[in-house]
Amino acid sequence: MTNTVTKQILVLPGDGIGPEIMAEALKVLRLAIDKFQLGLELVFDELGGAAIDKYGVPLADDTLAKAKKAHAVLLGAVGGPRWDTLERSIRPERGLLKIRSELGLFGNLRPAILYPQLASASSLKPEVVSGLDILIVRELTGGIYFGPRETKVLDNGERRAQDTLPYSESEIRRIAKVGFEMAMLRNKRLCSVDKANVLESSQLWREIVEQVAKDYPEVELSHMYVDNAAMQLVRAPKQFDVIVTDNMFGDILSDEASMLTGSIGMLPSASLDANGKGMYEPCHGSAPDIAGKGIANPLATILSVSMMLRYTFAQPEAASAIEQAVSDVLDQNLRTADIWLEGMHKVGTREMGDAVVAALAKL
Ligand SMILES: NC(=O)C1=CN([C@@H]2O[C@H](COP(=O)(O)OP(=O)(O)OC[C@H]3O[C@@H](n4cnc5c(N)ncnc54)[C@H](O)[C@@H]3O)[C@@H](O)[C@H]2O)C=CC1
Ligand SMILES: CC(C)CC(=O)C(=O)O
Ligand SMILES: [Mg+2]
Repeated sequence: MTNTVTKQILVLPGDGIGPEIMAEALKVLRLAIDKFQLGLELVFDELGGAAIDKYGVPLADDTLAKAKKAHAVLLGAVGGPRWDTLERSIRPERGLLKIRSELGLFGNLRPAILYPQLASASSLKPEVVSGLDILIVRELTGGIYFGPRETKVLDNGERRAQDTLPYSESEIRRIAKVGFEMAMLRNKRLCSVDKANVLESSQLWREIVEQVAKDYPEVELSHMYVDNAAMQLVRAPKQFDVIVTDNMFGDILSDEASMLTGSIGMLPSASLDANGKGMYEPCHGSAPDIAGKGIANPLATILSVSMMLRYTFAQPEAASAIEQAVSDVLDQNLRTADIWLEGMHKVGTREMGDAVVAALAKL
């Protein structure tokens, strides 16, 4: 299908391994744009530490305006030790939280899919994880990452810090709906993860999820406390279909789930607003420990490109082709260090990106 209208993607490479993995994802995206005549235009800017260095703030107003104008944002990762000692309000991560919030990207989809070729790279036994395909739906613009916080000095001179975890009914309702809608598209099972035995906000969460469930009688809803969910994810992860949970629980559980797939370098994400506009990024961070070494796994970012083409640009054919190309390079036994096993061919970031491009070109 030929698309004549040009839509914009704002590319924000970020920090650490961000620019390295983005370079590979962009090769794949550019080929997909040509091959499938997608009519997409790339614009570039900075977020996080790179933006602090260039503009003095982690998210410049002009960058935010570009993000609002674009149809989608493609992000590498932000943060790193160089900026860790800055005053908290201008740390790189604040830029990330702000862009998510300002764009209204409350629905974060984090699929944890085990490619069969990586069954032995998972931290769990192959029989426990083979065929794994779960989706974590994480609330992304509320909860403890956005609640009022403060550090104050008590009368005795000791400092006391607090963060708060607020959720309104409407915030819970809209993410619950995303969870149910996703379950309807999959195996119609939704597990809502909370800590309702302790937290007031989780009690409201559970109540609202139950209300929304009435609109989705076909979906089998269950509830699970987050501590048990963390345990069940490594005990028997295939019991889950879709998990819906709050911002911090989803952040933690998705990193845990990533290891079931072999590496956090395999986990893409989509962060969506109510109208399909999205920001796409790997679930991992800027990996300062391996930055600059050319060994980071670019597949999570490449798979995030695929999610972008599927969810924002409604190009399932191009999205599936990228997923197929990733599968093909794994069939060729190419592995970055994080998913490497004896007998496999170890490649760096660039070789992996080039291999995906070659595989996509052949399709
Ligand atoms: N969305 C974002 O931009 C995120 C940013 N961060 C930031 O990233 C920085 C580092 O945070 P960490 O807690 O170390 O988490 P991280 O996800 O950057 O790294 C955790 C571990 O996973 C490895 N890893 C991550 N991505 C990889 C990849 N593509 N290929 C191979 N190995 C990979 C790293 O080498 C490291 O050993 C911090 O400044 C943090 O705030 C953390 C998470 C998300
Ligand atoms: C700044 C953090 C909330 C980023 C993160 O860990 C994530 O979104 O996974
Ligand atoms: Mg995280």
